[in-house]
Amino acid sequence: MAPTPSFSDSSSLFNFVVVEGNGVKGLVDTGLSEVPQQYVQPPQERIDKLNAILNQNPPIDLSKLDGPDHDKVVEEIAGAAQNLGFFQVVNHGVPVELLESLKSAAHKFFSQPPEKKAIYCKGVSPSSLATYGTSFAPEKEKALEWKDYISMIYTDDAEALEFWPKQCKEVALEYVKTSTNMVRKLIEVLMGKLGVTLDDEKMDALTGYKMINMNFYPTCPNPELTVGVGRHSDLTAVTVLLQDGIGGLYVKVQGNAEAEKKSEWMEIPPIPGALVINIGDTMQILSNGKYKSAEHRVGTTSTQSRVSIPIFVIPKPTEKIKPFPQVVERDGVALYKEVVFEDYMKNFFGNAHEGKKSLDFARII
Ligand SMILES: O=C(O)CCC(=O)C(=O)O
Ligand SMILES: [Fe+2]
Repeated sequence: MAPTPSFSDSSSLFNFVVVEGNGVKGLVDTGLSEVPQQYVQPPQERIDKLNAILNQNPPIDLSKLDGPDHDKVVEEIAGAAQNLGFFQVVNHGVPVELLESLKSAAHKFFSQPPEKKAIYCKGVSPSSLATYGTSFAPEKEKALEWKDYISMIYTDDAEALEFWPKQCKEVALEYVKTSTNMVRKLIEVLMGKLGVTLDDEKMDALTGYKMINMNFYPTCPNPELTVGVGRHSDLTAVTVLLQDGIGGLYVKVQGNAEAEKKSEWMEIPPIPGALVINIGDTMQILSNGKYKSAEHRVGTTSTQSRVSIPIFVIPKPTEKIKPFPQVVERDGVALYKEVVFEDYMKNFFGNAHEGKKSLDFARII
């Protein structure tokens, strides 16, 4: 175990964790028994695990899209996208053994000594296609997130194999490839319910860019005070998420002012072999608000470190995104303006997580 560093002031802790790339994992490995002040969330951001409701919706069987239950499955997918913005899927085309290999690869990457991971830190990483870091926007956050990550951008196979870390590149590439067909089907179903047909070129423009993250949430001595990820929506069209068996992912169930129903948090329980799908801001914009990006967050635990592996499916950076004209015509009003996706992305990554505030960047009304 590394000698316990003395963090005489908050900047020395920040340096150790963020700048030197030791991450939260490095901090935990010093043997600390209490979380440092920088990780203590304000009371309103802490997760009330005992009062969360448990999502009991069965996973959607995607193989049934090709059989007599097609219409029913389409309704299930579109219904979930309009309401919760979250659902789970099975028979998704990603081999179940690959899911296991992905989780092992994530543990393998993060169990390396800090200096091996720090070579991928922003600013020093040999390529912008692989970035290691901790928390979401450490320079901007009031309280840091209890999470380290490696983020890999997919451009093509050759670049993935050249620049992604060797501990995880092959499985991560296989994950991207084996999930592509499912992503395409899901987008087609969602578009179909909007009355929109995408040709191959438009489909590629809206979903052609992918970012695969491996998130690592070390054990935490004070889970009640911290978050793994704070409240946010993803910037994606859709996100495909593999979570391990530990749990801790919560999604916000919108309240209803008329029925005086308050917003609540619902836990998305791990289901072996399933993948979690969530709707992101891009889909909310394209659909003029019919589909809702899901506000979600992640807790921490004191017993086991957790990994999760999302694929963020996003438009090409140069693509202009706005609500589909057919939908606006029907709705009579556009809720979002046209934005170049790269600008949306810069705004998203340039600010701390703050619920669904990211959507304000494109909001008209
Ligand atoms: O760890 C999880 O379950 C979710 C992570 C997440 O929301 C994200 O990386 O955007
Ligand atoms: Fe997320």
